[in-house]
Amino acid sequence: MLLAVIKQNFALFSRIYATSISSKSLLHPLTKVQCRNMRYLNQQEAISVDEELFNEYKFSVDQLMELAGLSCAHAIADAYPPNSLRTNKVLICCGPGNNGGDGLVAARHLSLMSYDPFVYYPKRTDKTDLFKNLQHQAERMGITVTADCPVAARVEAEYGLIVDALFGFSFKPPVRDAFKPIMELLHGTKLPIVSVDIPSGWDVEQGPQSDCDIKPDCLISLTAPKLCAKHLSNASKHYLGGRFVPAKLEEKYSMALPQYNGRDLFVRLN
Ligand SMILES: [K+]
Repeated sequence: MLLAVIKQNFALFSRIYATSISSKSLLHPLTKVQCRNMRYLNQQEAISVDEELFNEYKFSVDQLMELAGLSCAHAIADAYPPNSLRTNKVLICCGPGNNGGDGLVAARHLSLMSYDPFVYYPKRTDKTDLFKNLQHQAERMGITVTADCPVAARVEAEYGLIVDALFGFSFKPPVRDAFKPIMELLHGTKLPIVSVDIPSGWDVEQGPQSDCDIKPDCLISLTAPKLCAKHLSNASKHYLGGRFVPAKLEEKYSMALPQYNGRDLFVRLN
């Protein structure tokens, strides 16, 4: 009798477990999205899309930056769950433009998701309150923001992941002197690098310029991938984030973006 009850409960448990596994994989498919017609934008198209979002659709920079940075944090959590890293300490390198702003936003969201971010932000923008506020918010949430270039040996010893939010689609090579030390650190590191929108130092259309250019382990393209993403190694992970493109704008630029799943903020492309 006792044996029969145990057998019955075991069968019931197995069915519930199997159902929960399959419904989880329905909600979060691990498959990568194949998107044969997706277009990779050139630099001018990326700039024009950006201008249309602000001027025609009247989005504010803050709005889109928050969504872009949030999608980066979610894609990072998908690609590198905290327990898969040697340590949950993440070095986030932020540049002087909006790509750096995405990095500051991502730092804040990562800190809410069991990561321990540390921000290197050498050239701060005082043009608007936006960047002052992003820095203030990060610091008030206990995140260190420093202008001092981190020491390579300490980064290797203390961190698990590096986020490259130095330059995005407005970058024109070559890298100016002020950023050479951090670019050398990124080139020499053995830690995985996640690049936001463009691997910093790469030409936005032509990709890497020399053997000294960084080799990201993961790229998170925002809005739509730019041409340089075609030069990623096959081993690199590739995500698309920035789920805010109005259908008419997508159509105008023939972007043919992949379908986002349910409520997801990112799509894994490779
Ligand atoms: K970048």
